[in-house]
Amino acid sequence: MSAPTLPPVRTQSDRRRPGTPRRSESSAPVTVRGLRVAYGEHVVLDGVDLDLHPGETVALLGASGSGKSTLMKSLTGFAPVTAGSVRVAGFDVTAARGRDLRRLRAEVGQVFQQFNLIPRLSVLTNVLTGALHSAGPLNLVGGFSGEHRKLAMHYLDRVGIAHKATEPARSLSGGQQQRVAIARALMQQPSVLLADEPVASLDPRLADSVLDLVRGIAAEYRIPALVSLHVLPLALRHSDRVVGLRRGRMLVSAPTSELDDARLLPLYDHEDDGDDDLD
Ligand SMILES: Nc1ncnc2c1ncn2[C@@H]1O[C@H](COP(=O)(O)OP(=O)(O)OP(=O)(O)O)[C@@H](O)[C@H]1O
Repeated sequence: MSAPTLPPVRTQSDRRRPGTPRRSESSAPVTVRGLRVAYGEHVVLDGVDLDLHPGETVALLGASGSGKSTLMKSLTGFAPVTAGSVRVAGFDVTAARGRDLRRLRAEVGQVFQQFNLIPRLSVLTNVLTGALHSAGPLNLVGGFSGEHRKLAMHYLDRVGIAHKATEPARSLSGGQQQRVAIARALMQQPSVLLADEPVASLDPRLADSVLDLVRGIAAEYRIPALVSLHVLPLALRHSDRVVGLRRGRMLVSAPTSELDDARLLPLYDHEDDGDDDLD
């Protein structure tokens, strides 16, 4: 896709409006330090440090229950953080409330395993819903501006699915639906992309093409992508860096080029099953 000549529907200066006290000066879009998250007595993340840099794709690995989804929720203020700091797009996530929290969440594009599209609405309208954070009060069918529609078509083109724009989302295959979900996330013009098991419902060929797309988008738009995965070869093929959690602690943080299956398998060591509380 050539460089877009697109309407500035939501600009960097909109996001960087001065006067909100809880913005940080950090250059990395995501900076996590000493993160601890606990559900009651159950500590599920402890001592987690993470930096995400513009343009990189980071694979997030770990056994079921190791804390991958919780780490992602921590980046949007949906996890009970009990210690440490989380900064995303300049916002202090643990301190953000009300309007700041909404603005922070608008900075984070998210993609999920189940796509979460509205089945009866057209592909284009589904993508437009990504702009609801910035478009102000409107209705889903007729309320978006021509500029928003142009931008949505641009992103649909970028994910290779513009020819399906008028079809209902439910008529698309899983791989196509995930592409629509990616376009919807881009509609937010996010500072960070989070993808929680984005290919778990897709066959291996589609999984490769969707992860290829995510990595290409991160690089092209200079935003970091954090992608949780359960399949090691996919992580090794489609990331610049790997972060691995084991029972809530970071066991691996390294460039993908330095890793192989043998380095990653300890993440899935289940010898402690039945005693997975960090306390
Ligand atoms: N809302 C919650 N209340 C209580 N405990 C929770 C809650 N959400 C997650 N947990 C617990 O936190 C731990 C980490 O869960 P999390 O979903 O982050 O793991 P995960 O690595 O994403 O797992 P999976 O790969 O299966 O999705 C688990 O023990 C889980 O039971």
